[in-house]
Amino acid sequence: MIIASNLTKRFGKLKALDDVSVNFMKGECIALMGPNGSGKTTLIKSILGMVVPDSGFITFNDKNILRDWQYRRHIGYMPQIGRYPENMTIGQVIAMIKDIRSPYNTAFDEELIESFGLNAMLKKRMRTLSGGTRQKVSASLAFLFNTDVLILDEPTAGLDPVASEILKEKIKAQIKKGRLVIITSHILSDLDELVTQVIYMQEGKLLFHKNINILRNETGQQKLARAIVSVMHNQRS
Ligand SMILES: Nc1ncnc2c1ncn2[C@@H]1O[C@H](COP(=O)(O)OP(=O)(O)OP(=O)(O)O)[C@@H](O)[C@H]1O
Repeated sequence: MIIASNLTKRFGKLKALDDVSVNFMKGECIALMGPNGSGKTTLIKSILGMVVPDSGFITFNDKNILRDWQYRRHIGYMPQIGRYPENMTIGQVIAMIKDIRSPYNTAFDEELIESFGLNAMLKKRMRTLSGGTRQKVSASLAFLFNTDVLILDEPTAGLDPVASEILKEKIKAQIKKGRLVIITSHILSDLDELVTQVIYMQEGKLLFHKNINILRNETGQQKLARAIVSVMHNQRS
């Protein structure tokens, strides 16, 4: 569905992506992992067309994304830090994004708006929101358009435990529907019950891309955090 081939992206002397090649297939939930600054967000932004790689290319359903920007209508994106016009209300932001994404996305999924209780806060201005509520708005917008692909950058960061569970159930439901979910998180316990594939990046390079069951069998560890530690330990020794 999404294929990245030999992506390299430099910011000055720093190689944020260093010859990264990776496939993302329908029906998978992929954990994009790695230390701070390893290139995860740069890879996500390259897929979204927000960062243009210096070399390499990305195809979405076999079309090069540089020549066909309309692929973006198939993607719901939750950024690590959502930035919105601060004077607008939650209701206005939701209406604005709906307006921007129509006429392609008209069947709205408002379940998260409802379950996060945002309906009661539609008149609140963005600048007055807590970090967690802002995250709830970002999550609601990402899932609003029933897209085939969901890209979620640190989705549960800052959410309270109840909201975090609501979001995880929502992600599970998307995987059941055969959608592609790409998710970065440093809260590995959140990923344990969700992911089918693990990609690990380090210093801009893709260190490994493994099926979760293979990773668990190879390491003898059921918990993702322990399995990752085990792989990293074996790579060093
Ligand atoms: N616009 C930019 N200009 C300059 N450097 C950048 C830019 N965007 C990213 N970088 C650098 O590229 C490297 C990779 O950043 P990136 O945000 O992709 O990392 P990450 O793996 O998502 O990190 P984190 O886990 O902290 O979110 C970092 O060293 C970062 O400082």
